[in-house]
Amino acid sequence: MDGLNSELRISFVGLPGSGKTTVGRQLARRLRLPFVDSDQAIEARLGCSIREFFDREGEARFRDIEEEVIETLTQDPACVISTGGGAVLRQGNRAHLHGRSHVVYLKSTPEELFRRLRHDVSRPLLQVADPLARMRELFTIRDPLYRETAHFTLETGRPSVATLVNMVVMQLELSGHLPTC
Ligand SMILES: Nc1ncnc2c1ncn2[C@@H]1O[C@H](COP(=O)(O)OP(=O)(O)O)[C@@H](O)[C@H]1O
Ligand SMILES: O=C(O)C1=C[C@@H](OP(=O)(O)O)[C@@H](O)[C@H](O)C1
Ligand SMILES: [Mg+2]
Repeated sequence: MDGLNSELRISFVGLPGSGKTTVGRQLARRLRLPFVDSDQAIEARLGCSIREFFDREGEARFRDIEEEVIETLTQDPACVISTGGGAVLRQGNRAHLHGRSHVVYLKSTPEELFRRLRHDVSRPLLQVADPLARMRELFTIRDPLYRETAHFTLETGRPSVATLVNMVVMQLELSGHLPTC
């Protein structure tokens, strides 16, 4: 796609499993923009998995590093940024994401996300006796923060990844952030 604004940054926020990494990567491919996932940037910096780091150092230390990484990534030239589900917990991250990028909230029900992630062991916050109850709790706390941070929201329960990418492109065109083809 030609004629892109060199400052166009698009970020994804939402609960674990909502598709931030998957949809973000596909959108970047479609727009021929660099793709960065804040969790992958953190793992590269730490030299270990997020789950290992959580076990060793705890969540608060992880959030400090996440904040530093998001502060840097949101100053990159045009790119697509997928954040971790808890990035919106810090006010600084919410301000940087909202002020420096076009933010998409991928919204799903806790039940759908539980279904997607029930066999996944890489998300430390969900390694508990009742992951569905945990997901419901995360939804209650974070949904208002995702809404505050985002410029627009997409419901992700039914649409495929390809459809979601098309919906983001359409929204960027309608809001004047992408030239219409
Ligand atoms: N729209 C969708 N429909 C069906 N499955 C999806 C959709 N989006 C993501 N997934 C699947 O859900 C899982 C979690 O996706 P991921 O991109 O890692 O989420 P996040 O980065 O938000 O935690 C992956 O297995 C992915 O293939
Ligand atoms: O919800 C959270 O607090 C987290 C979500 C994870 O990213 P995903 O949303 O991509 O799973 C990762 O950043 C870390 O495990 C913490
Ligand atoms: Mg992810």
